[in-house]
Amino acid sequence: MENIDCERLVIEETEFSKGAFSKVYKGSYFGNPVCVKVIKKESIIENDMEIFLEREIQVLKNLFNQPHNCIIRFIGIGEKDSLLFIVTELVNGGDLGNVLYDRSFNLPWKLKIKIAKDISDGMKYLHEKQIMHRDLKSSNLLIGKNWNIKICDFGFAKFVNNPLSMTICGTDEFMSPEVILGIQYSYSADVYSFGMVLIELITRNRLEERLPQNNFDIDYEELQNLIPSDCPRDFYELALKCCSYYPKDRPTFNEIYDILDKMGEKLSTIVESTPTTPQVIKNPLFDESCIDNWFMLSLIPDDCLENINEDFTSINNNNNSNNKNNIKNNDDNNSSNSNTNNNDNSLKESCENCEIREIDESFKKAKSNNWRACSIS
Ligand SMILES: Nc1ncnc2c1ncn2[C@@H]1O[C@H](COP(=O)(O)OP(=O)(O)OP(=O)(O)O)[C@@H](O)[C@H]1O
Repeated sequence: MENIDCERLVIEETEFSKGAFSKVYKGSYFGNPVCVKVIKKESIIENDMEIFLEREIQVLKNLFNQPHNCIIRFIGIGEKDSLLFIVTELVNGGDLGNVLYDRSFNLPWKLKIKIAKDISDGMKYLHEKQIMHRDLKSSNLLIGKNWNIKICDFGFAKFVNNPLSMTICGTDEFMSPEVILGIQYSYSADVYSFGMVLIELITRNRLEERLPQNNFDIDYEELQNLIPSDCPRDFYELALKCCSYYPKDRPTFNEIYDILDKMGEKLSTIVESTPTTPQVIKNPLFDESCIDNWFMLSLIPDDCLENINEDFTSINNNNNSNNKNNIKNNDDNNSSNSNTNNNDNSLKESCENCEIREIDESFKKAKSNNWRACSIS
């Protein structure tokens, strides 16, 4: 399954975040800053999570050829001994959940509407590609440069072919009533979760748990009390519409995007100072210009998913080797950077999705192994 060249992947020793089955590290790949989600294969097998990991990879791979500015960019997957690596672009600003509860950030309405528009833009794109996210929440929305929102975590995402067969998944607080109740659901369940994100964005508060005696509907009185008096009325109404109890009453992401676009235009003449984008993940190893102009070499063989099940079975027989030994540490990073930067043997290469880019020797090697390779601008 390996398609990231692990020799060119360097990760920091300490993770900056943790998921239920993963640790998330800052790293570099061919000298460019990346985020590396490291997953122990054993933990996936023990917890019957193979299907979700497979889907996450499948969805990311599907998005690879046509990346979207509001969706995390996939770089590739790799494997070393008992570990799997999912490598994506590194987004520095932390997640939206953190920013919303950090009162030192003054978030003007214009910015909140821009954030909402970015999320709807990414979700519109996913739905167009028949992908449901199924776990949309503020902690899965990362903040990039200039407050550009990037949707991440495709662990529960699924290509929609039969809504009837959908399982219950997601995060309670953001889940639509029909998902909680185990009723048939479809794309509009993502719209409900988006509505819950909007409520969080507007109120900078969490609603009390929704209760079975209220059919898991929102407590509108509670919500009313949390809405700031200066909230643009159409913004609040949009949030309510997205959280409509019945899926048929919810707008699509196409409609939501258009509404937010108009709202943004209406506010365009208002002068509000936008706070500086948060920098939660510091990048001492890379200067800012590196991130401005970065490009990645993403190496994904066409058959990268074919052997996934075999891999999972064979790992059961593997020895549990020491993870840290398999991962290069930061000391190597500088040399890796300079190797890439000082490489005079670059060549020009292009593919149908990319601009022409300067590519180094390692790329040539990868190409000669028949990997489909493409640079992401
Ligand atoms: N590309 C990235 N850049 C920066 N931070 C990231 C990136 N990807 C993930 N993170 C951080 O790591 C956290 C966990 O990542 P992710 O949600 O993908 O893992 P997970 O194992 O599915 O987690 P969970 O169990 O919370 O769903 C995110 O909430 C985010 O803070």
